[in-house]
Amino acid sequence: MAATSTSLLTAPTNSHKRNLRPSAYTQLNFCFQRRTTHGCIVFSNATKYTEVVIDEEIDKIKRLQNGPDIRGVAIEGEKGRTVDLSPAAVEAIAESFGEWVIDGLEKERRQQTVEDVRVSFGRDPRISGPSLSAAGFSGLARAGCLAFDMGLATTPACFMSTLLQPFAFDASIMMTASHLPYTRNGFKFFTPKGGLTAMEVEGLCDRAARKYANRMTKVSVTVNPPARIDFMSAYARHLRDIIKERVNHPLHYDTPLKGFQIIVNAGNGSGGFFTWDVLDKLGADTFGSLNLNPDGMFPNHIPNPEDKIAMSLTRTAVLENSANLGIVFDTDVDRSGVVDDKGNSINGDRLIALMAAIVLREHPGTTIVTDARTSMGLTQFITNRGGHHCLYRVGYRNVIDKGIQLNKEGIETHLMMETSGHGALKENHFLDDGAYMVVKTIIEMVRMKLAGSDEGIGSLIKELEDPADSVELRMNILSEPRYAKAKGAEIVEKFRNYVEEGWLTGWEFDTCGDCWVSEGCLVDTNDAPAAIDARMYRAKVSDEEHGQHGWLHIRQSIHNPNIAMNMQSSVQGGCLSMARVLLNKFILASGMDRILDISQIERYIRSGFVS
Ligand SMILES: O=P(O)(O)OC[C@H]1O[C@H](O)[C@H](O)[C@@H](O)[C@@H]1O
Repeated sequence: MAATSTSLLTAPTNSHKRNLRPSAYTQLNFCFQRRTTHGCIVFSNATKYTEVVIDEEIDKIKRLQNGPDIRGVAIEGEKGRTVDLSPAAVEAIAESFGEWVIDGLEKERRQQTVEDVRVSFGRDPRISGPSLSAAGFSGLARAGCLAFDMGLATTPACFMSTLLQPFAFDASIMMTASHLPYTRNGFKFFTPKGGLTAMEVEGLCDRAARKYANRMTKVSVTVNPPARIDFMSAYARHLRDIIKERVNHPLHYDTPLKGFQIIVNAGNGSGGFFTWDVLDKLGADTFGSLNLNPDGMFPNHIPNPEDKIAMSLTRTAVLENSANLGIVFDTDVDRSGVVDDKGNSINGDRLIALMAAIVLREHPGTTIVTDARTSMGLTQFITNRGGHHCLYRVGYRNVIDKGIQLNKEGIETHLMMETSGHGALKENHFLDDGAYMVVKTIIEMVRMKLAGSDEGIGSLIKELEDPADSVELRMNILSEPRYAKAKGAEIVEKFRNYVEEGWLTGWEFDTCGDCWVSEGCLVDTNDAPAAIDARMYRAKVSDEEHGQHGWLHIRQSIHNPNIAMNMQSSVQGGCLSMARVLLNKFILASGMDRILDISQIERYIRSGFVS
C-alpha cells in the first residue's frame, strides 16, 4: 500500500472562501491522491495537474446530467458501462453546487458576504452511498459550506429540510438514483425555492467538469465528519400533523388511522420510516408490510411503483391481510403507487385519475398537467369532472414547470403529475412528493369512512376507461455514448418529417400551442424547450376500419441511449398494427435501422409480446 500524507490547501480565492469562518473550512484537510489499483499515490505538486483539461473527461461529467438530476454509474457491475460517478466527480459536483448556492445568496443579499451557508445531505441505501457521501461532504466543505449529514433520507424530506424550522437549511442534496439499478447513483438538488431546473443543473455540470478535468481522479480526505442530524423524525412528525389536522377525527384526533390496516412496500429503499414513524404512530395496523429494511442491493425487486413485481406483491399482501390500502414507494419516495382494498393496482394513469378526483373536488375547474403518454380515457375522466387536461413533455420537472408557468399566467393549476408516479401539488410547494400523494390518499380514505362509505378509494376512479391496448418499446441507439444524443435527435426528427410529409397513412400531428388537447398532438411547439428534451412527439393514428383509434409517442430516453415509444389504442391489437407501420414504413424505409437496434420491435411484431 502506498503511503499517504495530507497537505493543507492554500486558502481558496473566491470572496466567500476568503471570509470563511474556520469552523467551515477546518472540516477537511486536503490530500491530493490518484487512485490506482494498488492503493493511492500522493502528488506533492498539485499545480502540475491543474492545467490538464481533457475534452473527453469534460464530456463525461456533462453526460452525468439527466434533466434536472445527476445520474451515473457508481460501481462496476453493468455490462458495457464503466464507472463515471466516481468520488472525484462527486466532489467536483458537490463543490460546484455549494459555490452556486453561495453565489445565489450573495446576489440575493446584494453582494454582501454570506457566512455559515448550511447544506443538508441525505441519501438512499445504495451501497455506493457511504463512500460517495464522504466525497460530497468534502466538495461542500471545499466550497465553504457547512454540511449536515441526514443519513438515510428521502428526496421530499431533503427539500423539506430547507423549510421546516428549526432546520431551514440554505440548500439540500439528496443522493439517489431512484429506481435505477444498484450500480448507479446520482443527485437531486434543492433550495427553499424548490428543485433545481435542468438549465441550472447543466450550469453546475459545466462548472464541475472544469474542476474535474483539472484534478482528474484526485480526491480530498475529510478529516472531520460533518454534523449528524435527525431530520427524518421531524419530517415524519410533520406528515403526521398534516393527517391529524385534515382528518380532524371526532373521536380520536391523535390516532385517526385506528381501525385501518395499511400495507407498505418500501422495496428496501428509504420509505420504511413511513410505516413506523407515520402510520403506526397514527394508530394504523401495518402488519404484513414488505421490504421495509433498507438494502442498497434491492434484493427483492426494484423499488418502483411502475414495477410489476412490486405492485403484484403488494396486491397479494393487501388481499391476504384484508387490508384497506397498499402503498408502494420508489427508492427515494418522490414517487408512489397504491393498491385499493379490492387489490386493484393504482399507478400510472389510474393514480393520476385518483389524485385528479381528489383535487377536482377541492379545486373545481382546476387545470391538471401530465406528460403526453396518458390515455384518452384520462382526459375524458378529467374533463367529465370539470377539469382541464394539459398534456406536456415527459420528465417530472417539465410537467411541474409547466404547472408553475400556468399558475403564473393566471391559470389555476393544482396538480402536475407524470405517468411515472411523480406528482406535485400547488399546496405542497410544487414538489414531486410520493409521500404527500399517499398522505392525500389516506386522508381521503378516512374521510370517506367517516362519511359512512364502505367503498375503498378505488371507487373514486371506477369511471376511468382503460385503453384496450398499451405498449412501451425501447430501441437502443447504436452509437458511441458521446454521439448517442445527437443520433437520437436525428431519429426522432426523421420520424417527425415522415409524419408531416404524409409517408405514414393515417398518422397525423395536431399542433397545440396552448397545450389544451384531447387527442394527438405535437407537444408544445411554441415555447423553447431545454435542448435535452426538445424532441418528443405524439401522433394520433387512424385506420379505415376503426377511424382514429390510438396514438404513438416517441422520444429519446433521459437515462439511457435508447428511443422510447409508447403506444395506446382503443382496439385490441391496435398497437401491433402501429408497430408494423412504424417498422416497415418508417424505420426500414428511412434507413434508421442503421443506427437503431430493432430487435425488440421485431420480437414484438413476431410474438405479440414485449420482452
Ligand atoms: O427516459 P426514461 O429512461 O424513460 O426515464 C424517464 C423518467 O426518468 C426519471 O425517472 C424521471 O424522474 C422521470 O420524470 C422520467 O419520466
